[in-house]
Formats: sequence, structure tokens, C-alpha cells
Amino acid sequence: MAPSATSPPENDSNTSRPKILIPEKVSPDGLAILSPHFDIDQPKGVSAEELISIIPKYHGLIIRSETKVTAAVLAAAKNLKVVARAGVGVDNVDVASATTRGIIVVNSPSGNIVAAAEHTIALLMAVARNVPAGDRSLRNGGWERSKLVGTEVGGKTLGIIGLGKVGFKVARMGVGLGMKVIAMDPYANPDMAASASVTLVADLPSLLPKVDFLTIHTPLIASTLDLISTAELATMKPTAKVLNVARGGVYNEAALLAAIENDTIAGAGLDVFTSEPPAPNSPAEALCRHPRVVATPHLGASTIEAQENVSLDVCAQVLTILQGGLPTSAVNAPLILPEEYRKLQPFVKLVEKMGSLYTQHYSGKGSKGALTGKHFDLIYEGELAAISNTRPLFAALVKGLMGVVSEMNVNIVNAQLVAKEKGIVVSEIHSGSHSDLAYASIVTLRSEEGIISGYVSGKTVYISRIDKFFASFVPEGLLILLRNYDRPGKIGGVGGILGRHGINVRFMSVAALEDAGRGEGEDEALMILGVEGNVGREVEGELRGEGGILDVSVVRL
Ligand SMILES: NC(=O)c1ccc[n+]([C@@H]2O[C@H](COP(=O)([O-])OP(=O)(O)OC[C@H]3O[C@@H](n4cnc5c(N)ncnc54)[C@H](O)[C@@H]3O)[C@@H](O)[C@H]2O)c1
Ligand SMILES: O=C(O)[C@H](O)COP(=O)(O)O
Repeated sequence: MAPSATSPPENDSNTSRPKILIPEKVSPDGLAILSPHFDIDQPKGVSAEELISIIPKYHGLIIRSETKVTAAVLAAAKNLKVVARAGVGVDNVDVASATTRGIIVVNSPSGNIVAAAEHTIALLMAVARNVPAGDRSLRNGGWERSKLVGTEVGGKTLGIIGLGKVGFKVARMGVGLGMKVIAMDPYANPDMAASASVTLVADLPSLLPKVDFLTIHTPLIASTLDLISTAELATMKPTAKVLNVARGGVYNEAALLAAIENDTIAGAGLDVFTSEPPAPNSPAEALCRHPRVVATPHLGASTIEAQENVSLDVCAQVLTILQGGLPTSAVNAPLILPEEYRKLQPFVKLVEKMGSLYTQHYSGKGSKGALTGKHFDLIYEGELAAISNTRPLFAALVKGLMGVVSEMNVNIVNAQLVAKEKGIVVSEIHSGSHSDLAYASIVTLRSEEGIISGYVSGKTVYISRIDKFFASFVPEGLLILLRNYDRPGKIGGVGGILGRHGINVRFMSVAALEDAGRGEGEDEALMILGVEGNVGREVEGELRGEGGILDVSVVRL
């Protein structure tokens, strides 16, 4: 069966434990979570070509902003289940390509927010008070007091573009410094902004001419690339200074350099660049050397605390994913609330088993077993029906259906794509609470050829129905399903055949027709045997030949 987000990975044939590659400096705190379970490699200075050549043997990749996880890297990563970004920005990861391949990308959305906001304030104060210039001068034997007169930030206007997690923290810190804070973010919550004494404005023309300091805290996306360029800078006060602790490219670097050189604006504090480190002879390099620019080498998240946070955050998620669970911060998967996760987890296992049972039980029965073009109803009854986000169950079904017939790595990230590609249509039906249900929740998989139902008790999953037969058995290990006439002596005959072939019977359950379902000639039962041993074609043939046996299927769950 192909490994996925809902099952532990198969190991590379040369290793005994799954392997994790960490080509950048990641705090050891999180690595301690992983080392008991996985082999961790931390090579230094891995080039793009080297990454492509070594990635096939790894199941997890943990990175920061320096490693470029390109489509070519992901194409070579035949065992990879997860790319974990120990930080926020995933602009160095080809997320679309990872999604297509079913590779989960996770990040740490909040671990370094305080660090980034504080670094913004550090740059704000540094550019306002010429701290680096004073330090440089003194080191060179100077004592330049009059040349380095700064400006106070208290009472000044701080403009923020992007009032998300970092932007909002910066806003609160700015207010704390006595600044007037105005912000532009079309998706910001106006109530939250008002509660933090931030005035929201509708657009850049309403913001730029007013600010003494401008800071951007958006991601770098198509709509924010070159957000501030020559035209925008020209509308600002010549005394204004700009800050960038978000991503290189939100200010056009050439335009920013020109604006500082021709006194359109007064200076800049920059932590991030379009190319890191800045390319030789590029505008970014000239900005870094400019006397009115304070520059740092992408240090926004580089605090001990932030690195501990992000490391713990992503390593916990890598462990969860590689052990078959759902991550808390997947970039390319639907979010699921923790309380929903607790409720859903056993059902994820159940539905995957049901899908796998479906494919194996109905396969070999002519075209009826084929999955392409098949329509399934996945029906949730009882408490489960009240949960709206059942995407993990949908994914578990597709994985279960496909897992036994395909090498494809199906998981919550790519399940919809895979289902579409294979022509599998699943209608999820939330059928509400029924007081007469025997269990708190029942899941039913219904298709043209039959019905499979199941339930969960504690952490154990059970199948309660196959077609017209009602049973209760744990769908685990090697099972033989025998449809037979419900007459005495069947069990002995079957037991004799299995015994002759050295097959051990772990359990046996007989599923009968519901009384109401008994009609004329319906004297059938379904025998479910949990077995250990090798059930080959010969055994199957002998079972089929046994008098009164109508149908045999062997499934491994
Ligand atoms: N320098 C560092 O070390 C460092 C550290 C942490 C975060 N970051 C970067 O900071 C940025 C912000 O991070 P965050 O966690 O606050 O992100 P976030 O997603 O919480 O916030 C981004 C905000 O930008 C807003 N936005 C998007 N497009 C916009 C537009 N065109 N105009 C105005 N607002 C727009 C969004 O509505 C959102 O509120 C990211 O690029 C992240 O990678 C850098
Ligand atoms: O996106 C982020 O989290 C920051 O830019 C931090 O990047 P880093 O992990 O490379 O310091």
C-alpha cells in the first residue's frame, strides 16, 4: 500500500528508519522530538544540484528561508511526505508542485511573530536615531554628534501595509511608543484595528503622504510585488523612512535606491532582499552599502526564542505526519480545528479501512470492481453528521479506495485532485442525528455494488455491515469473507481447509441477514475470518469449491 498522510511511511530499502533532511540551521529543541523516531541528517552548504541528488532517500525535509524547494527537487523526492518550513514564509517552496505530489507543506505561522515585530522596531529606532552610523563612526575613531542628529518616533505617524500577525504586533508596539498608527489592509478586521487604536485607511494614496515611517508586513505575492515603487515613493514626505522585515520585492529595490539617492525619501531599514545575500552590483547591494540605510541579513526571526518556537512547532508536525496524523499548520491542506481533529481521527482510520475493504472485496467481480467513473455516497449519521469539515474523511476514503491499486501517495493534500483524475465521485451526506442509532456515529459507504458501514468504539474501529449482512468485526490484518448458505456444518468445512494449509484463525464472526431483510430464498450468511498465514489462490479455490459457499474474498486491511 502506498504511504500517505494517514499511514506510516515505508522505509527506503537501505535504511531501517525514516530519514529527515535538515540542510539549514534549525534549533535543536524540536529535533529532540524527532531523533527517537527518525534518522536526521544535517549537512551544511547543500547546493541545488546536491539537494536533487540526495532528496530521494528522505521522508521529511525541514528548511528555513535559504533552501529552494523547487519543482525539480520535489520531482526527485520519491519518498518525501512533508516539507516543514521552520518559520512563516513558504515563498521558497513550490507549494503547487508539492500539492500535486501529495507532499504536505507545513509552517510555523506564529512562532517568530514577536521576533519579526521587535526587529521591525529595532530597525525603526536604528534609522530614526542613526544608531549604526554612530557605532561605525566611533569604531573609526570619530565623535560625530552634530552630523548624526535623529528624529523622535513618539508623536510621529507610522504607516503599516499588511495588518496581519506581524503587522498587528508592530502596530501595538508603535502605539506603545506614542506613535499615531494608520494601516492599509483590505482584509483586516476593522474592530480589531480600532481596539488597538489603529486607523484603517482604504488605499495607498490615503496612507503614503501622511506617514513618517512606513513598514510593510504582507507576504510576497503577485499583488504585493513592487507594491511600493517610484510612483508611490514620490507621494511620500521627503523626511519619511521606510522599513522592510517582510520580503524583498515588496519595495522595488531599484526605485527605493533612486528615491534615497535623490532625496525623495530620507532612508530605509531593510532586513530582506530580492536575492539573499544581495547579488553583486545589484540595487540591493547598493542599498546595503548606502549611508542612509540600515541593513540586516534577514535577522527578523533570528532570536533564541523564535527559533525554539518554530523548531518545536514544525518538528511536532513532522512527527505527526510521518506517524500518520494530521498537521496543525498545513499550508497546502484544509485547516481543521483541534476539537474536530480529536473527533475525526478514529473515523479517518475507519473510512480508510472501508475504502480499502470496498476495493478489495468488490474487485475481481468484473467491471463492478473498477474505480474509474464510480459514484460513492459517504453518509455520516449521528454526532459525525454535525461536523462540517469532513475533508480528512473524504481524503481517507480516496486513499483507502486507491491505496491497494495504486502506488500514488494519496492524502488530505491531493485527494480531491486524485479523485478527479481517476473519475471517482464522492457525495458526502450529513444525514443528521437519529435517536435510534446503535452507536454515537455511523459511517456508510454506498455505491452501485454494495454498502459498507462502520462505527468507532473508544479508539477501535468496527465494520458493522457489508451489503445485506450485519456484523461487528475489527477490519485489521488478513481477512477472508465467505458468503454462504446459512446451514449447519459450514464452519467445520472451512476450518478443515484452512487447517490443512497451516492457516491460523484469529477470530471468526458470522454476519447474518437482519430479520427484516429475510425474504424467500434469503438463507445466506457472511462468515468473516481473521487469519494468519498464506491465503493463496489454491486455498481460495478450495474454499470456493466447498459446498454451500457462494462467494469468497480475501482482503488485507
Ligand atoms: N524577516 C523575517 O525574518 C520575517 C519573520 C516573520 C515573518 N516575515 C514575513 O512577514 C510577512 C508577514 O507575516 P505575517 O505572519 O504577519 O503574515 P499574515 O498572513 O499574518 O499577514 C499578512 C497580511 O497582509 C495582508 N495583505 C495581503 N495583501 C495585501 C495587500 N495587497 N495590501 C495590504 N495588505 C495585504 C493580509 O490581509 C494579511 O493581513 C510575511 O511575508 C512573512 O514571511 C518575515
Ligand atoms: O518567513 C519567515 O519565517 C522569516 O522570514 C524567517 O526566515 P528564516 O527562518 O530564514 O530566518
